[in-house]
Amino acid sequence: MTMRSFGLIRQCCNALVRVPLAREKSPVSLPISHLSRSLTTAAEALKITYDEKSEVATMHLCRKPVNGLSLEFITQISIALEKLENERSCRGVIISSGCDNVFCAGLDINEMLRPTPERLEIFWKTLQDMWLQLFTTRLMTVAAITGHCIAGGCLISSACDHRVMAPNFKIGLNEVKLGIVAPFWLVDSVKNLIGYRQTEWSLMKGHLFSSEDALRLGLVDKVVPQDQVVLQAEADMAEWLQVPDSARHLSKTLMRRDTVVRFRSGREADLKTFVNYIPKESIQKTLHSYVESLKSKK
Ligand SMILES: CCCCCCCCC/C=C/C(=O)SCCNC(=O)CCNC(=O)[C@H](O)C(C)(C)COP(=O)(O)OP(=O)(O)OC[C@H]1O[C@@H](n2cnc3c(N)ncnc32)[C@H](O)[C@@H]1OP(=O)(O)O
Repeated sequence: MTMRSFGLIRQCCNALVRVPLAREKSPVSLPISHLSRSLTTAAEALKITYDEKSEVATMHLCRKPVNGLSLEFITQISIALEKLENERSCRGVIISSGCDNVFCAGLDINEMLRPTPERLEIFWKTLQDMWLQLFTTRLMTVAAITGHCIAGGCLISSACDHRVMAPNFKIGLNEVKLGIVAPFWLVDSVKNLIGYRQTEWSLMKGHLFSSEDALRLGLVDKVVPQDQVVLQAEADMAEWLQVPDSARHLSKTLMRRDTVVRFRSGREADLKTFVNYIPKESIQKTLHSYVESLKSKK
């Protein structure tokens, strides 16, 4: 297998990103790594490899411990997606995880705890952009879900074109358990996969599906043993790439058009709702208790 890493992507991921620091009034430019709240540095958090023979890239999410989606991390993912999109030879991307038993635990909750308005706004805009990129990319996208895939994790997996999951993990939208509500565009992308009623009740309850139930409902496409997830994702990708790229992408665009149109017309209002809702004292209290409950389960 001929592998090479994308030098350009690496350069971009380590570049300066203009983000407001928590509790500061105006944005300042700092290296991403300086802002990371993770156990991993920014350079370690996202690894991209490219297999020239299969023309498939792998985006390995390694922001330990749980691939929490911080502003810096989603910025890195977004930059990497753009680079891959522009790399003419690249036809597909497999998104995998380097965190034990977790594909992605969703948004880094710290981003929503006592945030500054500036950072909160950039955070949400960047997340919206990343979702749109992933949802509409010309690349064939496969999620290799080797562990739990929760809320913002499900945002990533449901925006992909195909999903392979390991057994005995949880996947879905549990936002209500944190006192928040999933945005309509994320709800739409899940509804596109499992239908109205299953989305409605699971959203209202904050229910997380087992891998097996997710397979039955169509929230994932295959369940295979954990150590075979990536291999299966690669095999499925190869099969998908037998379809001519432009016809596949046009079909995807056709099927996703309504969701994208709704997103584009509602994204500004969605942003306003998010930045107004999250700082509310009652929401802050619920988020705080949720974080405490995560800590106290140990
Ligand atoms: C109107 C509408 C407008 C508002 C609109 C708002 C829309 C928001 C849409 C999306 C919202 C989200 O994604 S909100 C995020 C939802 N995600 C979750 O609820 C997942 C919570 N996490 C878990 O359930 C578990 O951690 C799980 C993933 C299963 C892994 O369990 P493990 O036992 O392996 O590991 P843990 O010990 O729990 O976690 C390891 C450490 O990671 C931390 N951690 C875990 N998940 C984290 C997270 N998401 N963000 C930060 N930190 C996290 C834990 O606190 C631990 O920290 P230490 O104790 O310090 O080691």
